[in-house]
Amino acid sequence: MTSVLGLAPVLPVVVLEDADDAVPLARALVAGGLRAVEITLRTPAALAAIQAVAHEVPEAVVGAGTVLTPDQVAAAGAAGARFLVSPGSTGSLLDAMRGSGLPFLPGVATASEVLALLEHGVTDMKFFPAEAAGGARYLAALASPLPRVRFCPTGGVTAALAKDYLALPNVPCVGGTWMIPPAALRTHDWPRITALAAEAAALVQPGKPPPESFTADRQLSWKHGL
Ligand SMILES: O=C(O)C(=O)C[C@H](O)[C@H](O)COP(=O)(O)O
Repeated sequence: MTSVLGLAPVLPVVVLEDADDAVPLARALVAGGLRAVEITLRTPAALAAIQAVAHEVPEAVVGAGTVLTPDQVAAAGAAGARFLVSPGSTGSLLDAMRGSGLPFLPGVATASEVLALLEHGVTDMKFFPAEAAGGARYLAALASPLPRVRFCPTGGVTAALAKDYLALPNVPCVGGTWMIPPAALRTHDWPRITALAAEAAALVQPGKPPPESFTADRQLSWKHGL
């Protein structure tokens, strides 16, 4: 199965009002070196946007974000999403994400939420909302008691903050919207987005080993592996 977190150190998080923007935006991000693109299911345009990128930008790996319900898991998969991201999780959402066969990143913000996901065999998680929940210092503090868990911090992350997160041993990737300024999206300034994506893609720490594959298989293989 395709590695997702290993595609780039930064996962762009996209909120689209107009599905017609999806293809040029995805192309602009890919041109800057960011192949994985998370389109959030927060707007009516989201599923059509995922579908368009899945069909027309094969060099991108498009996923669905803000997945809140089992129905949305099914709709995202049907639209062509290749991975799923949620801000949190429930038992039914976790079952649906696992049942989809797609790589998934459920959100956590506390040690107890991490432990609950570990009981379900999940070791790759989104840390959300990263800055508000404690930032890089908080994740650094979790690394020692919870060394098997890998996080994609998202929420309030900027280019400057991303560097601190990516320096942590338990952070292979960060997510955020900073490389897609609303004004650039509104004016279709794709070169500006490509330039910001390229800056983001270059954030990986020299000497840091590439992230391991993030796969549904990996999530399952740790089942009850505390
Ligand atoms: O709901 C989800 O699944 C999300 O992915 C939420 C995102 O983490 C934030 O929207 C990131 O936005 P910024 O804070 O602008 O970087």
